[in-house]
Amino acid sequence: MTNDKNRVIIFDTTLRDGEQSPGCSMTLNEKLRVAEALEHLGVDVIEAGFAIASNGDFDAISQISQLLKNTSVCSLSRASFKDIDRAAEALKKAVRPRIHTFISTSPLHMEHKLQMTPEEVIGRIHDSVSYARNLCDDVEWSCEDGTRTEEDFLYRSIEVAIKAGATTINVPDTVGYTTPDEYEIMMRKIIENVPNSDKAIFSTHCHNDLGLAVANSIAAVQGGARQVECTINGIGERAGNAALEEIIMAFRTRQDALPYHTNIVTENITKTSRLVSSVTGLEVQHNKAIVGANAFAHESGIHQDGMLKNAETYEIMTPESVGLKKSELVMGKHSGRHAFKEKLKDLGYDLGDNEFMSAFTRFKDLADVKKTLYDDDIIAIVDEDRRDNEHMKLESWSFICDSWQPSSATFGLLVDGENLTVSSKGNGPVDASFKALRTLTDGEPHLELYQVHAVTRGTDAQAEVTVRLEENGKTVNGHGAHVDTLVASAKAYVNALNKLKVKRAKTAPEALTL
Ligand SMILES: CC(=O)SCCNC(=O)CCNC(=O)[C@H](O)C(C)(C)COP(=O)(O)OP(=O)(O)OC[C@H]1O[C@@H](n2cnc3c(N)ncnc32)[C@H](O)[C@@H]1OP(=O)(O)O
Ligand SMILES: CC(C)C(=O)C(=O)O
Ligand SMILES: [Mg+2]
Repeated sequence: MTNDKNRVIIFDTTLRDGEQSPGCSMTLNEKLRVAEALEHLGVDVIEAGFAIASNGDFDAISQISQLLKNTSVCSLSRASFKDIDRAAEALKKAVRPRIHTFISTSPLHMEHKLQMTPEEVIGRIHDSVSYARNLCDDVEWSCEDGTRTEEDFLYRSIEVAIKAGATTINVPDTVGYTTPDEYEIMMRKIIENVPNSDKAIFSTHCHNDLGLAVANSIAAVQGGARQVECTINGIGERAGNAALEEIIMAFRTRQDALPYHTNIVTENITKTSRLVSSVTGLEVQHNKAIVGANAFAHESGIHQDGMLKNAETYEIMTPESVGLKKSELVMGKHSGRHAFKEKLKDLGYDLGDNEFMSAFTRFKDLADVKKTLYDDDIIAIVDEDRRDNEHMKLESWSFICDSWQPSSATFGLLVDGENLTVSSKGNGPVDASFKALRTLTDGEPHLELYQVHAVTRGTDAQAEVTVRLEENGKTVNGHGAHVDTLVASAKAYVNALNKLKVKRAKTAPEALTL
């Protein structure tokens, strides 16, 4: 497939080993969409399924074979003639068909699972590989549980497979048992010791039981493997397979240490990952490398400040390189002034120093009680802050609302620089609040509208309250926002009273009474 000594073939098994993740079965149509996306991503080989497993798998392999123009399409098969026949039949229309046949070589698997002697297994390797090779020029053979196989027997098995016509030799770490050093040495020694090893491409297939799948795959490449088997988002049996996107971005980002290259169009990684996640229903964990929601998101002030000055301070690859538009500066309790200022700029605000500091203080206070701060939360903070530069300002509050006594509300206010306390009972805490606050005015405001809505999502969302007051034909709308709906309601009422005072003053300055 390639003569370049550092070119690594990417064999994607999302549709076969990936689909072996519990609950990840895909429909025919979904498999076709994923196969097309994988071709656009630039993978070299797509393992489309296990033809003998079911009629559905057979149809998927067969239709993917017809659909794809460039990519090799592969079917898995046991070391059995009927499996291989079924695989060959499914791949009939593929431009580049590959039959992948496997058998276990570890003592544990041979004795307990296959219940075959090592000699019987050797005979099966020869028979299955040569049978497959008669049907297809491109034959891959895997020694299942290769990393727990005795060294001499492993070499002998591989020698037999190559002699029988295997063009790719895959040495799977089926149960995710090996370590990077061990696997690299194993790969190197196989290539050095097996006769005719230059006639085949060596391949790695790692599982993630110890979280080492990607590290092991890269180590195997350093040991001489030139095919990597992997899946999108690392899905696969048990803890999954090596994640394609992590291996590829390690190669791209660390060319100095890992001078390997592939055909992958990295800019297509994010959309392929999202497609696989949506068709399998398997959500990608937020802190997953490369494709997790937080992979290019920064919340801490020091990091955000660094990012704003030079993104390379905290990002070793660009979001664009994996197909994302830009990094995200997430506003939260760890954010600092630089990021807050940038966020305000994005939202169209240009605040003076005092106004900025006041909004920042409020933002920090809100972030202490609310997990996620959305843009609307920040807009509400600034608007709220602007409202507070008013003649009457709510400073403190207390509500009683239980089943043993009438509800009551008490407020501390600053009215033109003077501290005042007002209090009232009522039919529920909102009614008590409005009655208490109404004592601050000599006028007769009439409540026309009381409306509450959540600014953002979640039970800790800020409530935004609108209060409409009418007095002598003059109507004002007051607004208030707070994580506590009762406080937001009181703020809205005070804001409406402030506006009413301005309106009264405009028409009859002498009658200004509050
Ligand atoms: C490490 C891996 O990922 S291997 C791939 C695993 N994937 C799958 O198993 C998914 C698809 N599998 C299936 O649909 C089914 O298991 C089938 C169609 C392959 C076989 O189904 P069944 O005939 O009902 O057999 P079952 O799955 O119960 O048992 C597996 C049989 O295959 C044998 N077997 C397992 N691996 C191999 C092999 N590589 N070569 C030959 N025989 C094998 C087992 O010893 C067992 O044989 P037995 O029936 O003589 O005891
Ligand atoms: C069939 C083989 C390649 C496999 O998936 C494994 O050993 O993990
Ligand atoms: Mg596997």
